[in-house]
Formats: sequence, C-alpha cells, structure tokens
Amino acid sequence: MNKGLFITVEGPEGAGKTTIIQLIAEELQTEGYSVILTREPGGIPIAEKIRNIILDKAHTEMDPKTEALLYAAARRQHLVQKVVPALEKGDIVLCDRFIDASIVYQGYARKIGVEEVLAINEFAVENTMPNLTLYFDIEPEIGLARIKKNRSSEVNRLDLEGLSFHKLVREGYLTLAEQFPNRIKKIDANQTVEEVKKAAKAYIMDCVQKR
Ligand SMILES: Nc1ncnc2c1ncn2[C@@H]1O[C@H](COP(=O)(O)OP(=O)(O)OP(=O)(O)O)[C@@H](O)[C@H]1O
Ligand SMILES: Cc1cn([C@H]2C[C@H](O)[C@@H](COP(=O)(O)O)O2)c(=O)[nH]c1=O
Repeated sequence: MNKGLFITVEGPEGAGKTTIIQLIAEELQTEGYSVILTREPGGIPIAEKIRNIILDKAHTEMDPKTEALLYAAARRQHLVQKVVPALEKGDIVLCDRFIDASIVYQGYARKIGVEEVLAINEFAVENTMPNLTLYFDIEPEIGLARIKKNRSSEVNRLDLEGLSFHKLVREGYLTLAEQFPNRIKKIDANQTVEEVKKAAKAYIMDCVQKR
C-alpha cells in the first residue's frame, strides 16, 4: 500500500489551478512536508513530448479518439515513472489534472462517451486513484478571459475550442463532483488567489491529518 497522498486539481481553463498549487506546494515544503508538484499531460520527458503533440495548435486534424489515447498513454508513463514511486516513498503528490480531465474533456465535451474513456483510462491507471481531488469551479467566460489577459499564459489547441465546448467541460466537472462527493471537493475559483488558496489548503490539510 502507498504511504503517500495523491492529490489532483481539476477545472476549466484559467480556473487558477497552476497558480494555487504552486503556492500550496511552496507552503507545504516550508512546513516540512515532502511534496512533488507535477502536471498532466507531462511531468516527465516522454509525457511532455506527448503533451507537445496533443496541444500543438497546428494539429487541427487530430482525431478525438487519438487524442484520448494520447492522454491515457502520457498518464500511464507519468504514473509509473513519477507518481507511484513518490507515493511509495510517502510523498505528497500534487498533480495538475488527472483522469477526471479525460472523462470530462474527451468523454463528455468531445462526446466520445464517458464509459469508453473510462475503460481506456482504467487500463492506464490500474488501481491508482487520487485520495483527494480539488475541483476549481469557474464560469468558462471568466477563466478564458484570465488566460487572454495574461500574454505569458500558454494558449493551446484545447483553449481555442469554442465557448460551447468549454461550457460542456464545466458541466461535466459539476456532474462528476456531484457523483463523487467524498473524493472531489468543489471550490469557488472566482475569488481572490488568497481566498482560493485558503479553501484548497484546508481540504489538503484535512486529508493530510487523516492519513
Ligand atoms: N483567483 C484569481 N483571480 C484572478 N486571476 C487569477 C486567479 N488565479 C489565477 N489567476 C490568473 O489567471 C491566469 C490563469 O491561471 P492559471 O494558469 O493558474 O490557471 P489554470 O487553471 O492552471 O489554467 P489552464 O488549465 O488553462 O492551464 C493567470 O494569469 C493567473 O495569474
Ligand atoms: C490531462 C488532460 C488534459 N486535457 C486538456 C485540458 C487542457 O486544455 C490541456 C492541458 O493544459 P493545461 O494548461 O496544463 O491545463 O489539456 C484533456 O483534454 N484531457 C486530459 O486528460
């Protein structure tokens, strides 16, 4: 059994996931916890290369099932090479997106089918699931405006989807959060960075104390 804690963060584009977990990782490290901060797709060289293929704005011809399989392949490699070894050491792993993103983006918003996407992902992750998932809830109009406002934010192939796609993404996350209330905790991401961080940290510390 793993001694560590696997915590994932999810949400629509521009919800503030990356900003907040970076701040929390630094705080936890200062408090003496051993923390790994990572992301999907990516986090290790093979998965970062797959990320570049998936998110390249020039790849407009990518088939939705190819996209789903590439996310699952990147996930598998990242999990076995980085996440599971860290959990076995007892680390806290903070991961920017995981399996819920595939369920929502590919299964729900791209309409491949939630069950189909779940099946390929169960093959990829076997039994490794997060202890806690923080869902940063935000209206897509607000999240996308944040990304556009900050010129240094990466704008990828999925960011460029229409508003109706991003509305489906939010709808999918809200449905998942209702389905799995014990694992997925919803946070209002339309607050100041300090307020969002406080809410996220409280859920994380609750999980740490129950470990
Ligand atoms: N609570 C907040 N209020 C206002 N702006 C914010 C807030 N949190 C983050 N931002 C800003 O919004 C932009 C997107 O933030 P960030 O990259 O953390 O989001 P994200 O959820 O990781 O997005 P993506 O999934 O698209 O990568 C950044 O410019 C960031 O500074
Ligand atoms: C893991 C995962 C991600 N996505 C999408 C969500 C985002 O649009 C990008 C990742 O970019 P970010 O700036 O790092 O959030 O990929 C997806 O569609 N399916 C997935 O499984």
